[in-house]
Amino acid sequence: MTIAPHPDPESTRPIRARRSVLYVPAGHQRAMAKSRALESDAVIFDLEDSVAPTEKNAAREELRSFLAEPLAEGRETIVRINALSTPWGHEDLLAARAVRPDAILVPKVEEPEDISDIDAALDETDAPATLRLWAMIETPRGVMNAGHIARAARTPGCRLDCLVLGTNDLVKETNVAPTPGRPQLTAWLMQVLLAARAYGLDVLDGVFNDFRDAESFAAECRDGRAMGFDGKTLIHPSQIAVANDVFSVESDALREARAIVAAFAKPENAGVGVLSLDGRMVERLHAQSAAKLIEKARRESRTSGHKPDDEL
Ligand SMILES: CC(C)(COP(=O)(O)OP(=O)(O)OC[C@H]1O[C@@H](n2cnc3c(N)ncnc32)[C@H](O)[C@@H]1OP(=O)(O)O)[C@@H](O)C(=O)NCCC(=O)NCCSC(=O)C[C@H](O)C(=O)O
Ligand SMILES: [Mg+2]
Repeated sequence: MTIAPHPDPESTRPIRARRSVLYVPAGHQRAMAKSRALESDAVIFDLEDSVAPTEKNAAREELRSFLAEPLAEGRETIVRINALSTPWGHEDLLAARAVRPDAILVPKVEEPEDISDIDAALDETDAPATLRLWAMIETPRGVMNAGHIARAARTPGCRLDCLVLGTNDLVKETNVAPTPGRPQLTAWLMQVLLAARAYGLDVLDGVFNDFRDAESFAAECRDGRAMGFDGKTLIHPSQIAVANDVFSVESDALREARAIVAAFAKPENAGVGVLSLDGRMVERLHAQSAAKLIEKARRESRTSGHKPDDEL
């Protein structure tokens, strides 16, 4: 019997490795060129906060010409646009659509309509259904409405696929102190995580600005992993290897997942809902999570060559 890898049977969202997701300012030619050879699972080409207002037009053109040659197969390409309410939003959306990314990242999402408006605008351009939307949650209203925003993913045709924390904007908007361990932010991060999980979305932790402080960065990655994030958004190439390491499927977990799937696949267990494996109770819900984990590990090995065990 086959085990469906996704916990939500209605979902058609593919399982992805999103351990390391690097922002690259569109228009920064050297950084864009460098991004091709890096081992981040995904790259977000940014037209928003890392591009000065006077440079927006030039950045769009740079992006168009750079992505005429796509990134290597298996690495997700995302374009972050300016909000539709800004003078650049609509042009950004058209430019993003034209470069055929895997997803468009919408900043400062505060209401489900911020997503449905973009969906409608994309439909008008006959954008394919495979083009996904990622939503940045980075304002007080965004956090408070995270559940409503994530729920939009249940609307037929909605492209929403992933929530992304914007901790810099959140700190700015709330005035909390960005201290190590993020005690003041943790409740909000977990609220967004819960919203994503409630509707089967991926969710990524915010950036760590002090890119020369490798030790504190690794600690924040471990915290994010323990909180349940799928990966971390990054600002510098030096952060990729650590994020890949911390957010990878662990060998022990992979072995256990394989054992669970194999146990339920035995003919004698075809009609069984619960069984005993090495002295532990396992149910079919564990088998679904296990199948998802196995697929995730397979994806991880495609982008970074990191193999959680020899059998991949
Ligand atoms: C932070 C930086 C401005 C630092 O740049 P720099 O001082 O040039 O770094 P290095 O000299 O150490 O760079 C070494 C080489 O690496 C390349 N590089 C640097 N950053 C990147 C990158 N992100 N992607 C690809 N390549 C990169 C440099 O070009 C050097 O190579 P070479 O030129 O060949 O010598 C810079 O790292 C940077 O701009 N980072 C990204 C900033 C960004 O995109 N910010 C916006 C997103 S963060 C955010 O807004 C999150 C959210 O919205 C929130 O609210 O929290
Ligand atoms: Mg931001």
